[in-house]
Amino acid sequence: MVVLQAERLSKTYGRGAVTYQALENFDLTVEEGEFVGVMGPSGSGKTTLLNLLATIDKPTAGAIRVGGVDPSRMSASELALFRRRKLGFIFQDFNLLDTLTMKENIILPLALDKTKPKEIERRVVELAEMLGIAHTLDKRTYEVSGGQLQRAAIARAFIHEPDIVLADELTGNLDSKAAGDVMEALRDMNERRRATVLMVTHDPFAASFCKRILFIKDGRRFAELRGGGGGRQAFFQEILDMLSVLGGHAHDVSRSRHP
Ligand SMILES: Nc1ncnc2c1ncn2[C@@H]1O[C@H](COP(=O)(O)OP(=O)(O)OP(=O)(O)O)[C@@H](O)[C@H]1O
Repeated sequence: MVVLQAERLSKTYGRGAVTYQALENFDLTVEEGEFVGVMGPSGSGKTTLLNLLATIDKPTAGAIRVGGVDPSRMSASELALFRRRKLGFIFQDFNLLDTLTMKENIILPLALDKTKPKEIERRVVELAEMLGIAHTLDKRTYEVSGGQLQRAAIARAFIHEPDIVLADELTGNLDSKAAGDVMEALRDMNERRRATVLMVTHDPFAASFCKRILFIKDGRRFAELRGGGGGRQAFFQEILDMLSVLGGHAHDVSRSRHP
């Protein structure tokens, strides 16, 4: 089943004589249960694409459908509800509230819906156990590690069972060990719960956990890689090779993590 479809998506910033086409005729289909990465040089249009898919920004041309629904036809209030129910988000800087415990942060997306307390408890315990943060649930955000914070953010992104989770550089603020823990957690969510994930990343190590990677250059699709039978180490090498073909990689690949 197709969860997300983008057709001939284009985005031009500015108007009049000063315009910049950040995305051009971009097609994308994500099936249920896929784990897709988006990579590309700095300025290639990754954030633009993510903002359009997240319905935070509107395309200049083209169409998006999430679960068969076109969000561009919605009113502002319908769109807010759509985003809250159908999408989950994971950010580079975690976006958790310091004043709340880990558990309170995780259940936040359910706070506005009428989910029964017993059901909330069931979901939070199940997710926390899967993500290895059950022992941190009553702690405040400043009492836990970055990797644990990001795993709480993953739990929060999934607790309302969205159609798709969109992640932006989720390992960007983590050391190698924590990045590995977070990516393993996300892979488990994908493999054990058939969760659908699309993540933008500069990090070839993080990308090597994906099943499919789209490479974007100058706002257009450049190439696609699929993780196959060769294992993650081989996929990591394929990603590095593709990035060197792609060129213009602003972030130093030689400094990047290794599997
Ligand atoms: N609001 C804006 N107004 C004008 N130009 C913009 C705007 N936002 C982005 N751009 C331009 O569009 C292009 C694509 O930007 P985008 O942020 O999508 O790239 P990116 O691939 O996410 O880059 P990075 O990896 O550095 O985050 C860039 O050239 C950028 O300068």
